[in-house]
Amino acid sequence: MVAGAATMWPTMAETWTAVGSALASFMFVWAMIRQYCPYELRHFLEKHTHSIRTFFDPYIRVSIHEFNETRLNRSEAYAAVEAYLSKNSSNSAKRLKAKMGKDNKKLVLSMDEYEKTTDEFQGVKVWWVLTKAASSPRAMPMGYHPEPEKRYYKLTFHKRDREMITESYLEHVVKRGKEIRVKNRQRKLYTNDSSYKWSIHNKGTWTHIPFEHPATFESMAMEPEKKQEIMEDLLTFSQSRDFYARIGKAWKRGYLLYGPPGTGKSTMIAAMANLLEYNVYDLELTAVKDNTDLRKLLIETTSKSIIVIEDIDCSLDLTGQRKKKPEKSAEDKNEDGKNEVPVKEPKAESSSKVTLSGLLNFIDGLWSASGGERIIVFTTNFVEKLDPALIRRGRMDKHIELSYCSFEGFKVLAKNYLLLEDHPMFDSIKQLMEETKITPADVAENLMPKSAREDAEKCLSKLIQALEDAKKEAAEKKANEQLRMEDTKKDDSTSQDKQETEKPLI
Ligand SMILES: Nc1ncnc2c1ncn2[C@@H]1O[C@H](COP(=O)(O)OP(=O)(O)OP(=O)(O)O)[C@@H](O)[C@H]1O
Ligand SMILES: [Mg+2]
Repeated sequence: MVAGAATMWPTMAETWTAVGSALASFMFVWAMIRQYCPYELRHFLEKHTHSIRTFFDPYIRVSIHEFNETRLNRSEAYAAVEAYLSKNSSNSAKRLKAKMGKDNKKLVLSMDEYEKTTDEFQGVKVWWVLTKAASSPRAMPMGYHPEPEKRYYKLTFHKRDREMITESYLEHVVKRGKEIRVKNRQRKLYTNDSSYKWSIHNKGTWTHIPFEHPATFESMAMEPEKKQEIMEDLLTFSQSRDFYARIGKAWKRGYLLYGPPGTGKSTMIAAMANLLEYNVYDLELTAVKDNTDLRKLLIETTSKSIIVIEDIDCSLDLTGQRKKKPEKSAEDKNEDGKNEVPVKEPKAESSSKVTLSGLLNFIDGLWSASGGERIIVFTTNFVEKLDPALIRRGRMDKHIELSYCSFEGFKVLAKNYLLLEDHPMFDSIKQLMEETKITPADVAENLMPKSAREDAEKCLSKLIQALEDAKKEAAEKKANEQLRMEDTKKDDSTSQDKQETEKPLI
């Protein structure tokens, strides 16, 4: 019985042979179906095998393609995922590719093709792979051309985590990815001034170069408390996205930097951009044709940027004539019927018609529409010349005065330029600085060694000499002023005496 039963059961080898031949037959039948079946039947069978497979498969897959349908624009989502995974995968992925990052100094790593990595979010595990779709040759008039490769990231996760992944994880990936991209980007300095050497002559648009200004708040000559306050203000602003959204205000902040020439206004803008890692848009108003062009330029600016209008008092006629100007023709009036003030024409070919109200409208309105954060900075040497409407809080939220160099400021410069923290000559410099005014630019100029023979002591002596000269000059100026005033007083009293004597006696 037992022996008979044993002969009834197939051996292992026989089982495998049977499975193999069954599979081969199935493949053969399937190949025949694919080749000879009508399209409709084939499509029907494919659709249903796919549905059956999907029904039993517990995993969901999401593809994020590199290019959109037109293949013109690289997808923002793809770039964000790439950046996110570059941080995440560099620890787990084994094949990475490197490309040049920020300032052409650092290599940025990202996953190589067909490389897989895992990620965990709120205790849920997901799988990422960078893959590409097979390219098929495309018929073109001149023959067959291979289609460019279609790369995409594929995210795989369990279907029980669907809600969490689609609602939180993907948002987290895009947000982090964007932050990483900003950190890795080569920052740019844009200008609309076509007279710049490096700008391609193209009026009404921005041209740019890499922004590589080395200024930082650490290297700025300023009172430490004031410096700290400005840095905190900037950092708080840049981290207040939710706050601005909650109070219903556009995420922007205006800074007015004012003070005499050479006190560090332009340097501070570079330090601000470096602190926040923002781009800089240097807006030359005199090169803007009219308000429409101004609007166009400003709409083109990206978020995380500082828009700078230097020497605002020279760019626009802002001396309060907005209200005083005589009646003008209809086209010179804005929508509210207010008179417009045309810009002075400082450059020969300039025919700018940007108006104060155009500028005010843009400051108030533009950013409300575009979500990202922006800072606008005006600089001026003559704050008293500006129309109060332009610099009121809400437009220019923070007014920063940059003034003559203090002893604290000098110490920062001495440390930067001469690597000196203290020196016996510092005392006389301190005394002289209390008695006379000198700009940080002049201090910096004197502390700069002009040849290898000029050591720290020589530079400090040059500064002392410059301070003494400035003191002497100020004293002479004061004495001359006094003399002039006395002369005017004398002239006044003689002319009064003369009038007295010339009076008729009756
Ligand atoms: N506060 C400062 N700290 C460090 N360096 C300074 C400071 N102020 C001026 N300098 C030095 O002086 C140079 C000129 O300064 P900057 O161009 O910033 O002055 P500014 O206030 O913008 O002048 P202007 O009103 O003429 O535009 C800078 O290159 C910098 O080296
Ligand atoms: Mg300047």
